[in-house]
Amino acid sequence: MEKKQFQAESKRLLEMMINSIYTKKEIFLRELISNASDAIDKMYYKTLTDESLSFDRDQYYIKIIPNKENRTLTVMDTGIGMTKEEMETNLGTIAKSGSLSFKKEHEMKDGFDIIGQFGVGFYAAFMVSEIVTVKSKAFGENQGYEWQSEGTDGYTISECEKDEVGTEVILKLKENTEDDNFDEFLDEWRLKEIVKKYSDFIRYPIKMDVTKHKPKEEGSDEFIDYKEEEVINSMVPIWRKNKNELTDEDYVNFYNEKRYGFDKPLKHIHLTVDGTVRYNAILYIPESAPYDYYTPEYEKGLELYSNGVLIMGKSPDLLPDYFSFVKGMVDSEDLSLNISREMLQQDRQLKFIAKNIKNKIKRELELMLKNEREKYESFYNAFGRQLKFGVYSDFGANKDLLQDLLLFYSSKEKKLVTLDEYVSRMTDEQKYIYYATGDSIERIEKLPQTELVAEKGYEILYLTEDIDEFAIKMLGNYKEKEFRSVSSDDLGINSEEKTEDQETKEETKQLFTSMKEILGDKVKSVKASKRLKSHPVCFSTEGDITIEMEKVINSMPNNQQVKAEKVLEINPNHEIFQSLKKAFEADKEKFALYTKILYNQALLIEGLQVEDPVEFTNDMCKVMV
Ligand SMILES: Nc1ncnc2c1ncn2[C@@H]1O[C@H](COP(=O)(O)OP(=O)(O)OP(=O)(O)O)[C@@H](O)[C@H]1O
Repeated sequence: MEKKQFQAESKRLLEMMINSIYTKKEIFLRELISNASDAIDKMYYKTLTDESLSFDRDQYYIKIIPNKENRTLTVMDTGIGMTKEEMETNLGTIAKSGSLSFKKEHEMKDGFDIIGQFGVGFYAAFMVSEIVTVKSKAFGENQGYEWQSEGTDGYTISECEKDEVGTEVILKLKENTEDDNFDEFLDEWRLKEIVKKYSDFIRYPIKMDVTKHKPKEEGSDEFIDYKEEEVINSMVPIWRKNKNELTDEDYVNFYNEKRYGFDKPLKHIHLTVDGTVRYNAILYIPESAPYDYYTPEYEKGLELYSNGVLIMGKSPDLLPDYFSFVKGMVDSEDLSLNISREMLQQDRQLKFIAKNIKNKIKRELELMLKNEREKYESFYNAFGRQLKFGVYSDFGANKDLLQDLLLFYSSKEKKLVTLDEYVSRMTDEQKYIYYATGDSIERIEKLPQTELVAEKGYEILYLTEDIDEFAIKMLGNYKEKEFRSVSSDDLGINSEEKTEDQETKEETKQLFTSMKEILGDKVKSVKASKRLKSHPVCFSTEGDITIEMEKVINSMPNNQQVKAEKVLEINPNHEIFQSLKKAFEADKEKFALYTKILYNQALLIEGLQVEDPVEFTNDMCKVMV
């Protein structure tokens, strides 16, 4: 039986190509410039392998020529050009990449940046053009040829006049429609912008005649336009330069040019990796958080380049969420791109790079913490919250990686300290790492619950952000030392007054039971406090949920209401206790009044709302009169 070949439905394929591969029309320019760069690279390769030839850099360039009158945009190059046959095979066949064949044929390895590989990029030109004309003269040939096509209807090839070796791709732009404005591709400013965005680091000059103004005559107020040829790309990517040649200023300039942020970066990290996956990266730790940083609108990610050509403006997979503040770029020649170059075909290389980058950022932050404490603190003020989120999220999967980057304010040092510094100052008898929570340092300083721990001389970490206690709970312990809230029922401190406490407990058992009855479900229990020294009353909590956590969880939208198990602690050594006792024995009404007032005071100390403020103020008045 006769075996029939599958016929590629070229027309349909081309239509598909033109309309569905790329998400942005402006990409066509990137593709044509990449082709031009490939063509010059091939020429360069020829001169390297043929001793009779020399490569004079000045002769090799790409030029973009917008022509508003004719509605054409030309991309010309002085590269290797195409013969008639090459036009036929490379431009006449979709998915035929002359560049890939060239690379394979010549076993080109490092040092060349051949970009083309799929044989489709050229057709992106039809996204914006009615007619595409390619005039080319191949190196070593005398005759030039012209290829022309209106898209899906096929193409023609004819002889043409062309003096210089190289190629001109002339696009007759489509008329504007309601949705698309093709005029923008004739606008010098817009063209410059697109070149900067995608092709800034093409290593040959991309030139354009740029309109400028000058006074008609010297000193005149009247201005006239004139054109001046400018190179509009930077050519040498900073990341390919040797680190030793670059100054801090160069890195800051790059940060600003790329608009990674409006601040001055705190630190840059320049990586040149030559391992299993080769890549260069420049990463920045910004000084301040962008206004939308802690909102869902913030998009993390690094710019991803393949061989100096921008593939993705923000590749989120390159950064873990907890380092989402990092800005910068990665360039690798080892990525397997998909056909539109907008995605990667497989992410093995990307994962590898992401892992390396993550470790590198962590290392840099550790070094900053160790050697540039002030800088680190300023970083931490901006992004510490994100690190704490990182500890808490993913069920604590990254807590080990992040715990040494955390800082908390210390009651003793009166500044931010690391967990390691805290633990190194712990005495043998101190069982736990103590912490207290509250809205601000000033507020925590005044918390009655801290009294016993502070009197013992133990350091207390002050947790002032809503995420803090969640992160601490997720950590559970640090260097085998458990964290303990100063409000927790067991502080692990053996109080000397233990026996006396016991007596007190017996003597006042009924009193506390009665208080609990008055307060009902509002508290888990009422007891004599061991932690209070000078203050009359406070709350402590039993169980996992603390009062601070109750506040945070209940303030979240759509969240179920949780309740901390509050224990009302009364200081038996405070004068108020005597008043309570007296009232308990002689005046039950007064006793109930005192109980309610003390309960409300404990609420206020915690920054919680008094359930009935009117009743509370009336109660206070009753005491006064
Ligand atoms: N300016 C040019 N000078 C010389 N040859 C060119 C030029 N533009 C295109 N070609 C040839 O046409 C081929 C097809 O180009 P096309 O852009 O469609 O694919 P590609 O660049 O090979 O691959 P990719 O789709 O990955 O960009 C190229 O491989 C190259 O051989």
